[in-house]
Amino acid sequence: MGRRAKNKQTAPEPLPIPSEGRPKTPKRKAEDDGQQSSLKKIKSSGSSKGKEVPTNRKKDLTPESLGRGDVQELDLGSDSEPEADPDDFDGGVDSDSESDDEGPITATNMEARSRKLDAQAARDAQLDLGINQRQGPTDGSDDGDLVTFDLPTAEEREAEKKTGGAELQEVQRRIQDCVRVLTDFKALAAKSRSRSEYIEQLVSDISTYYGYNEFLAEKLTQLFPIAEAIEFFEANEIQRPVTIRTNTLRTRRRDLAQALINRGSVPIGATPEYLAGHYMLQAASSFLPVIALAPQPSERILDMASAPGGKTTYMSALMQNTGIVFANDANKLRTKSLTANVHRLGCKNVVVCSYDGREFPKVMGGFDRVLLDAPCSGTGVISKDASVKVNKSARDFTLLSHLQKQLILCAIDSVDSSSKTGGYVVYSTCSVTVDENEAVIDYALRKRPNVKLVDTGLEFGREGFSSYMGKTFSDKLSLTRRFYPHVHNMDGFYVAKLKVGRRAKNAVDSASREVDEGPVEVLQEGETLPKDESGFDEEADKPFVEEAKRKRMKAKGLRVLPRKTAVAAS
Ligand SMILES: C[S@@+](CC[C@H](N)C(=O)[O-])C[C@H]1O[C@@H](n2cnc3c(N)ncnc32)[C@H](O)[C@@H]1O
Repeated sequence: MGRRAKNKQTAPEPLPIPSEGRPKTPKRKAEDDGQQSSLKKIKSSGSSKGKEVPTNRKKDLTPESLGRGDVQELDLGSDSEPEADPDDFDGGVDSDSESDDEGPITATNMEARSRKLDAQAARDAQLDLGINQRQGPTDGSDDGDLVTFDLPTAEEREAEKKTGGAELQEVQRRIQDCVRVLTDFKALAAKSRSRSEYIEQLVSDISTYYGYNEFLAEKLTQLFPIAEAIEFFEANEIQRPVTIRTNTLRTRRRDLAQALINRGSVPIGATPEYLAGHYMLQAASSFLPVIALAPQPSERILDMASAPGGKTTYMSALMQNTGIVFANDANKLRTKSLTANVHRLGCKNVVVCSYDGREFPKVMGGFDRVLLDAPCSGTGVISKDASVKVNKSARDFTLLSHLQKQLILCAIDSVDSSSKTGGYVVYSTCSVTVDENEAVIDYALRKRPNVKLVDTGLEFGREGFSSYMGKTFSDKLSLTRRFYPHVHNMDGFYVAKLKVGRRAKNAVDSASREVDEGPVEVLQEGETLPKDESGFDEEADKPFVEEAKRKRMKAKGLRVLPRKTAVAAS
């Protein structure tokens, strides 16, 4: 595949990376200052964790590598802030663990880490300069040294595959070139090549370079303008800042800050203060759904999928140990860490239970507020669990979305619509895909006309999609909020808040039928089986129904067609 220099070409614009979309350098002011005041942060390095990361990416070559935006001053937040947990878990992904290559983060090694991040930022800046030089002059003059890019042909791609793929450096260069062409297609594309050919090459290169399966690389790329997608993938290679939440049931922020500073080099997850329940290690993003739910003292709350309890214990603290929080999780094993956290943090208004969320409100109902922090694919927390890059298929998203739809109806139906103080459901995931977020909320709005979307009360975050890839959702979806690692320097997250109004009597009857039928399956993380198909949209349900049929046939020992053949036949 050739590359030729082409002099004297009119200068293209610099690579149009949206400023909002750029990870922050240590010196860059946070885009969303709103988050700064309400979170407790400790400087952390941007190095990857001890876990093996399935990526081919050469970190020293990448534009936004380690640490951008990760430096945070030690700031232990305010007393009214949310709380964290070392075991906090999001959709099968341990979203709040804290280890990294450089050992534990301590109050004394923060400064050294900060310096390292500054050095990295300088290297990044040089690389940015390189990108701009490759794009030619930016002042409108025509005397640049623009390098044009010959997209490999199908044959060349095949040949490249046979020889084991291109060098990573070449792949990286091609990503930059594809982005450049795609952002000014008319001017820069080869006349004989289509946009989709460039996109195909780009997705394939992203998959190679960052270590994603092609399905997920494409799905995630589609979420953003092309240049921003690269920012997202880059941010997934960087750890988010470690955040802790003062447990106001046990201590005050100022006292905790002083105690931790005095500790010096003790790992933040093993201090006497930690063991005594003075704080939780908790991802910043996981504060958000609780802030949106805003539980009030003396209320009756359901946390439908609660283990290991990061959000439960935060709610308990906000309610000052009054009222009652039912902390439910379908996974019995996980309720052990939930119970341990509830005890450690001194939460006395929490009752732990273990039901499939789809059994509510049959088990109990009449809640003032319900939090559904749903099981999800974890595409927002790839920096914490890189296995998501390769272990998620289209089928996983179909099954998850279906489970989430079932759960949200049950969450809505568990609310006391005549609650004097509440009547709200908050739905959240640590995933950025539309199937698990807007599609679920839109579905709930269609199925429950007595429910409406309301403002989350969160002062930052991007608006949810009202339409996406040909699908149109309710306009009100713009009231929901999306959070991204490359924009907000926190895990990818989604938050929606619903107000539940009264329903007509016959609507209640049909709703309970909708969720009562069929066996309740015991779930594995990230995996679910159908419980009830009767109440779902045919189109959305098709793959799911097929899958259920396959399972039933298999269980009966019948021969099952391979999935692709079955789909083609149907
Ligand atoms: C995102 S995690 C919850 C994290 C928790 N809210 C916290 O802040 O610590 C999702 C949880 O859903 C649970 N889960 C999966 N399927 C469920 C179901 N059908 N009903 C209730 N919980 C379920 C999983 O066991 C997992 O603990």
